[in-house]
Amino acid sequence: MNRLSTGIPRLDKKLQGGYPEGESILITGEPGTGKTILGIQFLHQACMEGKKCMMIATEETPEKILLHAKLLGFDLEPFFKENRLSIMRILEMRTSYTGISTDGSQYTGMHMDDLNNLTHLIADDAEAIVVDNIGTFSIGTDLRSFRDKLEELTYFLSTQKMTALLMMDKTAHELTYRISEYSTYGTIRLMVKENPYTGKMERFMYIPKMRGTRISLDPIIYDISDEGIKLSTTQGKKD
Ligand SMILES: Nc1ncnc2c1ncn2[C@@H]1O[C@H](COP(=O)(O)OP(=O)(O)OP(=O)(O)O)[C@@H](O)[C@H]1O
Repeated sequence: MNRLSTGIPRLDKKLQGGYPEGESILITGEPGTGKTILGIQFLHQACMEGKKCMMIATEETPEKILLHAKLLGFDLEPFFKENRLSIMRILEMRTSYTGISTDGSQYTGMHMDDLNNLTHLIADDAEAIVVDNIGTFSIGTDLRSFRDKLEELTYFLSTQKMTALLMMDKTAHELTYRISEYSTYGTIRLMVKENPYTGKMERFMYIPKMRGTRISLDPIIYDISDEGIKLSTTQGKKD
């Protein structure tokens, strides 16, 4: 199985080389757990490897995403300027939307709580995609319909050989969360909780599912610093 680097060496090792190519991986976690940063590192690495990349953002402007990436040492701006990375922000999710493409043009008129419409926004030649945050599309939609549309989206991405990280925060309904875990190829959960060995609040990553990949279910401690996300060598235990 071909894989795309996560942009985080230790995580690549845990995933036998990276995210499975052409598959959709769900990244879940509370706000501030590092979902966007995980996405930035994936896209930066893919851009460095010459892949065409795309980010669809529901919460941040392209300018803020580029700024945050730069502050962490992942300069996406050259790729953005060369049109190897496009960043599209989707606004006004519940009624209609305005999507702003990298050249400044706008898309309007589609009902963006319909996940299907996302496929129309994805560039034909995109190889690495981040959707941050897919939970937004579940608002006002019944669970059955959200699941069907998510499955259609992941099927589309798979047939196009597009590797995608689909971020979902904890504001989504618990069942939406569960359904999404079933409908995607793999799941990575990010959380902050007390480490029982140290008594300190720490960042934990769990990989409960990654089809076609030998994974360990042990919690992985990670940190966010000026260099982005790094995985600890210890696994939830004291040194
Ligand atoms: N240079 C840094 N050093 C340490 N921590 C940092 C640094 N830069 C960012 N962070 C941490 O990363 C967090 C933001 O990460 P990120 O935006 O990826 O989270 P998220 O899960 O996407 O959140 P949301 O759901 O709100 O978008 C900040 O709350 C901060 O704690």
